[in-house]
Amino acid sequence: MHLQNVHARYPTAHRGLAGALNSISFTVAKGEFRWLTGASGAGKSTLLAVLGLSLRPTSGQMDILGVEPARAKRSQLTRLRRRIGTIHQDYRLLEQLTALENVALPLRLAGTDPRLIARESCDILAWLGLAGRENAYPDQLSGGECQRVAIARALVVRPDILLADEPTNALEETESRRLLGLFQEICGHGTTVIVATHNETLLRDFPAPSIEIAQGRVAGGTAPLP
Ligand SMILES: Nc1ncnc2c1ncn2[C@@H]1O[C@H](COP(=O)(O)OP(=O)(O)OP(=O)(O)O)[C@@H](O)[C@H]1O
Repeated sequence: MHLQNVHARYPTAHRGLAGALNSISFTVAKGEFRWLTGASGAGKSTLLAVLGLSLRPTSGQMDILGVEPARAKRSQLTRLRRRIGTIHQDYRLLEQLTALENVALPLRLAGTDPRLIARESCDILAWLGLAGRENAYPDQLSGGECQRVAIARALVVRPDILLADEPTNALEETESRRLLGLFQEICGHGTTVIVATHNETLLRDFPAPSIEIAQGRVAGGTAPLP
């Protein structure tokens, strides 16, 4: 993915206020991992919303998986969105669906063979320690369980890009480490992974290049590891 001078602001922002993102430029190659760091309110979630195609930049150029979203047709954008998995900070599970149905939803939307849907969804839930919780509704799950369902839903489609916003904030330390191990593994299979975090322990224990955001701008970051 490549961003060049991307600006974005929320439609609700008052005229005259500074944009939420200002002149963001960076490149992340296929299969690379990036931490996204920065203080609260810096613009990390906003940047993930832009990368996940839920917030349109007001200006600038963007290339996501070889597609320029600003020039893409609606059908092309729909296909592109399906190649991007997002783990939202607030999980965004559908309350009227069970854990299993939430995870199965993106596979259904992608037209996956129904025989595969249940198996793949159950497998990923089991990997995340949720075997036996498949039929629970979000309001019957703990915060950590909801977070794991949201992780499962993002991963089940085997996305080409994974965007994760504080994906470990409701997880135990062991679970967090296991998840980071999985993220690194899927990078090895070609998925580009971007993870926003404040978790200093994870940043220390899983050294990787980072993009640092401050006040809506790229304020720094570390060079890619050799
Ligand atoms: N839906 C929204 N509508 C309008 N403004 C928003 C919206 N979401 C975030 N903002 C504003 O955009 C700016 C960047 O917020 P953002 O959530 O991207 O920061 P963040 O770095 O992800 O923070 P945190 O670490 O606390 O999640 C802030 O000024 C915030 O108030």
